[in-house]
Amino acid sequence: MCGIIGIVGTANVASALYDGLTVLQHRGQDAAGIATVDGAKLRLHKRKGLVRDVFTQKAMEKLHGRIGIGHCRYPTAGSEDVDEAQPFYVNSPYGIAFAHNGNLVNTEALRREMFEQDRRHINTNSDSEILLNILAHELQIQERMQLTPDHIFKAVAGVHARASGGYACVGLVLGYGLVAFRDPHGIRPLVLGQRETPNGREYAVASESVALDILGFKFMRDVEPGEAVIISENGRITARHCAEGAVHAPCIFEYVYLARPDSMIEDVSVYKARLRMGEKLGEKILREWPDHDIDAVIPIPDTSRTAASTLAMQLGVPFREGFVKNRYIGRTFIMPGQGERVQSVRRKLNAIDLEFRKKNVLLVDDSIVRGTTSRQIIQMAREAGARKVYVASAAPPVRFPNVYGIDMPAASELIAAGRSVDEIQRLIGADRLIYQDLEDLIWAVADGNESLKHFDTSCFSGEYITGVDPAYLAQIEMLRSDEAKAKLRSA
Ligand SMILES: O=P(O)(O)OC[C@H]1O[C@H](OP(=O)(O)OP(=O)(O)O)[C@H](O)[C@@H]1O
Ligand SMILES: NC(=O)CC[C@H](N)C(=O)O
Ligand SMILES: [Mg+2]
Repeated sequence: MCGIIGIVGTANVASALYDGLTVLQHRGQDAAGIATVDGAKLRLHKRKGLVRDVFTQKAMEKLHGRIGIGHCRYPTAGSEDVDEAQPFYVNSPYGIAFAHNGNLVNTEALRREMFEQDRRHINTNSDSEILLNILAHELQIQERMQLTPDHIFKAVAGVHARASGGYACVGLVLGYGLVAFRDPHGIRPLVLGQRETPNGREYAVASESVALDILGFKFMRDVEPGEAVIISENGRITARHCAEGAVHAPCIFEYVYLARPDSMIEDVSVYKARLRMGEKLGEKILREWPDHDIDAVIPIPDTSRTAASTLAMQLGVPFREGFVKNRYIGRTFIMPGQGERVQSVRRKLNAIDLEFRKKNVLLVDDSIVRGTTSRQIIQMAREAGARKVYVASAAPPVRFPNVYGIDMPAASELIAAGRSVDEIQRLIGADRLIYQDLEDLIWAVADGNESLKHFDTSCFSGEYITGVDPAYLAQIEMLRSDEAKAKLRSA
């Protein structure tokens, strides 16, 4: 996942984009960028690093313009190089800057097609550069001097017809304005907001509603699956569905881990969905283990805290903080290499020994992916004197790669792939391991919005809503495993 944001304002927008990106930082810690339109010029600054480090005072001063987009990246395709940081830019037609959250599953076919049919050279291994070039091509073939919303909608429909995968996107078309769109299944999130200023109304789109909140934009609605929203330079907003008939299937992992708890996605509070996950998990434990001997429920900070609180309540067992997180270290799971992830768990979390001594503790995590966190945390709990260490996961076992914007491409790296719960329990060294059932997870989210009937649950179920070629899965396993990425980095 990455974070994206776009604003059509009445005054310079760079500092609002910057602030928005800082609250989307949890979606991507690898690189960040902002593009603004300054008259007829595009201003672009992007670098590797956290938002606060990428945008120096000097860089910010150059980002003039009252229309702009921003991106923070967590790579799922190509390399971690600065060349693949976003926004991307193409100079023809019109000049377009573009930011993408998600991942395409037909990248290689598109890359060939782009070159052979459309005579477009793609200069990086990024799927986002391909997506931008499709949009550019679909605008180009309409051969219009004067763009209208119709032309842009038609171009987005052309993107939907060719690209397969998850994509929430925001683009700047120079001389025209901003366009935001989501893939036909609405896999990745995107919301729309507005705010009134003395100079008139301003619009913003962002991956999560928390970005609108902190900027003082009023949440209007989610951009709908397959829909494109266009906001012209002079603030006229138009929207249209550019893909008909696709099943709406938002990514359920957003609710489990990716999104901030204070965000609303598809009218569902992420926080409340996590509370319900804890409740359901508690019910399961009481059902399957009525005579449990748990003395305390302890969350593995940060994301699992919400679910752990209701789980403890359900069990009637005290909720205790047993690990303290160093707030200056980022999220472990979205770090690019396994070495960094392992080190980071120990540096990030420290046990409060007294909370463990001679107790049977239930450690709760939102999800267990590679098992990096749970393995170490269980050991730390034992070192702190716990008698029994049980583990519960608010999500079901992650057994299949994610191909829509979460970097878990190699089944071989997932601790639950091809393993039973007993085997996983042994591997992580727990005295007992309990996972949420998939139907309960779905209930926990869907209970917030009855109109949500489907979700992308592929990493739990192996069912890919867009369909996915087994050759693609084999290819990403080969190219994007930690080992492959480490080789690439040292090359
Ligand atoms: O099994 P693993 O491969 O270790 O992945 C799962 C862990 O990674 C995430 O934590 P992270 O530290 O990224 O972020 P958080 O502070 O938001 O919980 C997630 O919350 C789990 O704790
Ligand atoms: N996590 C994402 O959304 C990644 C976007 C894009 N696939 C990239 O690798 O840059
Ligand atoms: Mg965590």
